Order: sequence, then structure tokens, then C-alpha cells
Amino acid sequence: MTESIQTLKAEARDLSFYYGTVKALKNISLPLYDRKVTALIGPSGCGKSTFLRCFNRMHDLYPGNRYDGEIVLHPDNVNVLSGDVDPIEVRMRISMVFQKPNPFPKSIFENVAYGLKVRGVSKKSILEEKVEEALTNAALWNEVKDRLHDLAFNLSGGQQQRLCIARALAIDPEIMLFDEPTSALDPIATASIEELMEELKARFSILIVTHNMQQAARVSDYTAFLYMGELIEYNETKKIFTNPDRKETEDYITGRFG
Ligand SMILES: Nc1ncnc2c1ncn2[C@@H]1O[C@H](COP(=O)(O)OP(=O)(O)OP(=O)(O)O)[C@@H](O)[C@H]1O
Repeated sequence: MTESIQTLKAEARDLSFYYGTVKALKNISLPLYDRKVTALIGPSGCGKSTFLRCFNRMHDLYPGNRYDGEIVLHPDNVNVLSGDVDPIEVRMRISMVFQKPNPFPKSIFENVAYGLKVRGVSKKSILEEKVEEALTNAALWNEVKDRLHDLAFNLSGGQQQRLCIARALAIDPEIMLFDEPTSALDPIATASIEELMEELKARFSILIVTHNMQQAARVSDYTAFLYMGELIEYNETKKIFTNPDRKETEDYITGRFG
């Protein structure tokens, strides 16, 4: 790896995850750097989404799931998996954008204001200011500024995905998780989300799951290759895509399996 000063934002330490008795993640240790994009790649079922979902405690919603190991947030050194840490608070710091856009059945404005209201912000002028800022940062403001009170479902798929990004941005997250955010979008909407990600990484750390190798190569600084719940290789994206250390990684990125 080339020598450059990187700030660690979070790290998985010896992280395992169980769906009941099924061990879906096996002792994964992985850093996430601040203001960098880290891509998770690997064949279907290797554990990419499972890993991503550990970061905002999504698995807590189902009984029988169990985490082992730690996900430590820096600089405050908090283990987000600790029973003492409130998952709602974790989700305010680490927000998620899903594969399919999932706006709430509310207006554009209310979608973006939602997290702020949960946080107790009620002053109209502050809400308006924050909603405009989040929509601007999600590259959607110009398209929706005259229809903020329309139902979010009236937007196109690509616009709905940018709205979900604005909703996540409004609460000033420290890390954003993207689970195949463009797989339901056409090439133009995909390009606009990828451009947006490039801008957003100036503000925080991004972890993205993608099946699209070109996308991983385009948008990420670091790439982790998972296979059957194990981390096979992690490195700078350039290295992974040009000269990986492991044969399994090379076989996967060249399309020989997976
Ligand atoms: N709710 C669940 N209960 C039991 N096993 C599960 C559950 N969700 C996922 N798994 C299993 O955990 C493993 C990892 O699944 P995961 O969805 O994380 O893979 P993935 O790499 O994201 O796959 P894909 O690329 O197809 O989305 C798989 O073997 C899957 O069958």
C-alpha cells in the first residue's frame, strides 16, 4: 500500500455474525478511512450485505441474530455493537441507503425533515434551511424546489434514490452505507449517483456494496473481497483491480467465478 496519511473512521475487529446457528461472517477485521470510499465485492451470498448491516445494527431487528467482535468508531473509540450503545443513536451517526429507493409515503419535504424531527428539531426556519441544504447536497434541489409538498412517490426512481440520500444527509452522518444503490437505476441515474458519491466523500466515510466491478473500480479508494463469509483480500482499489495478491480475487474480478 502506498504511504499516505489516512484517518481511521471506523474498524471492524474480529467481527463474526450469526443468523441463528449459521455463521455468515467469519472473524473479519477491516478499516474504514475517513473521506474515502470502501467497496465490498464478492459473489452472491458471500456476506456483503450482512457485513454492511452490522454497521448500523440493522440485524437487531430480528431475534436470534448475534454479533461477535467489535465495530469501533473513531475518534471516540465507541464499539457500536455494545449492548450499552443505543441502536437509534448508531443509525443517526451511520446512515444507510438501500438497493431500492424507499421514500416514506410523505411529501418530499417531510421525507428529508423526518430525521431532524426525530432528533427534536421543530423550528420551521431551521427545518427549511436543513432540508434545502440536504437536497442541494444530494443534487436534487433544482429539480424539486417548486414541488416540495408533492408526494415523494411522484419522483422518478433516480430522483427517489437521491431523495433517500438527502434524507440520510439531513442528519449529518459520519458514515454512509450504500447497499447496491444503483442496481435498480438506468445508466444515466447511475452516473449521477456515482458523481454524487464522489462529492459526498469529501464529507464523510462511505461503505458501498456493489456487484458491478466497473462501479467498484470507478468510485472506491479501497476494496474488500469477501468469499463465503471471509475477508479474502483488502487493499487499495487500484491494487485489487490490477495486481491482486490472491488468486481467488483475480478469478472473481476477471469473471472466472461468482
Ligand atoms: N435472514 C437470514 N437468515 C439466515 N441466513 C441468512 C439471512 N440473510 C442472509 N443469510 C445468509 O447469509 C449469507 C450471506 O448473505 P448476504 O445477503 O450477506 O450475502 P451478499 O453477499 O450480500 O449476497 P447478494 O450479493 O446476493 O446480495 C448467505 O449464505 C445467506 O443465505
